[in-house]
Amino acid sequence: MNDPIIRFDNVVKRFGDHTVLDELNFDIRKGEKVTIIGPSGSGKSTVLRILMTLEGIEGGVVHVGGEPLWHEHGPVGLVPASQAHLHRMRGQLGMVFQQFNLFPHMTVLRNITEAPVKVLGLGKAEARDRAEELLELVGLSDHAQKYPHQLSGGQQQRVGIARALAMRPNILLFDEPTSALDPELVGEVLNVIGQLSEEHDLTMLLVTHEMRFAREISDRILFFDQGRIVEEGSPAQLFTSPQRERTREFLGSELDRVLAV
Ligand SMILES: Nc1ncnc2c1ncn2[C@@H]1O[C@H](COP(=O)(O)OP(=O)(O)OP(=O)(O)O)[C@@H](O)[C@H]1O
Repeated sequence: MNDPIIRFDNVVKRFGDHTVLDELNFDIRKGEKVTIIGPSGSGKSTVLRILMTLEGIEGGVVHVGGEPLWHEHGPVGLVPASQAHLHRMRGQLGMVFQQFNLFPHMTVLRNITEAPVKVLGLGKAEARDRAEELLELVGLSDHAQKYPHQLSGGQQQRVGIARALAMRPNILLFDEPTSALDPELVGEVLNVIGQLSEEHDLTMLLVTHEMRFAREISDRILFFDQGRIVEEGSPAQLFTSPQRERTREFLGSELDRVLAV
């Protein structure tokens, strides 16, 4: 549990002249479950999108599994990564998106088998066996032949989780996986994520506004504000005795939000 599997080393991310990540540093160890919390616009999703190679960086180095993600080793130091390097590195990570992002014209089963067959070159029968196991894991064995529009949002998101797992990533990223769901469907998705977290050796990095859930499943919480980590610690430390005024303010407003629902 000691090697950092993810390392952000002075990472800078800008959109035009807006600096979203400002020399960001953090490590995540293999097998750790870490949640990023923080106000809207603080750069939480950007961290995940950089790891999924959906957004580039303007400064610093991101390491995944001990190798630079956005760079390669050249003869005299690091050089920008080639597409082949990015493609290879991306295979270590899977992501569950806020809006599920399922293919609407494909059955549930095909949504899960498509990438393993096309990207990993798995045989169709093997991909189907893997998908069926994962559908059982997320409690959707009876829905394999349905299309996404025939499922509830919670069921679609559980397919999204199975689809990410089908690529056998070492690291699973969750970008606000329940925020597009009706409140009564949130629990079933959190249960699946909680079960995964208990039963699998996956490294998990989550962005969520579900504070109670973050508290239950995380080994560590990172509190972000304006592209920097203001405070980090175990859920017990951060939620019961936050050290920084900014953290207390944020947690207070989140509590108000929860009580207002
Ligand atoms: N493609 C983009 N082009 C321009 N600005 C962007 C882009 N993506 C994100 N941003 C800006 O970067 C900042 C950080 O966005 P990000 O989505 O990472 O925040 P967040 O902390 O995840 O917020 P939320 O909780 O609302 O999802 C925001 O100000 C956002 O408007």
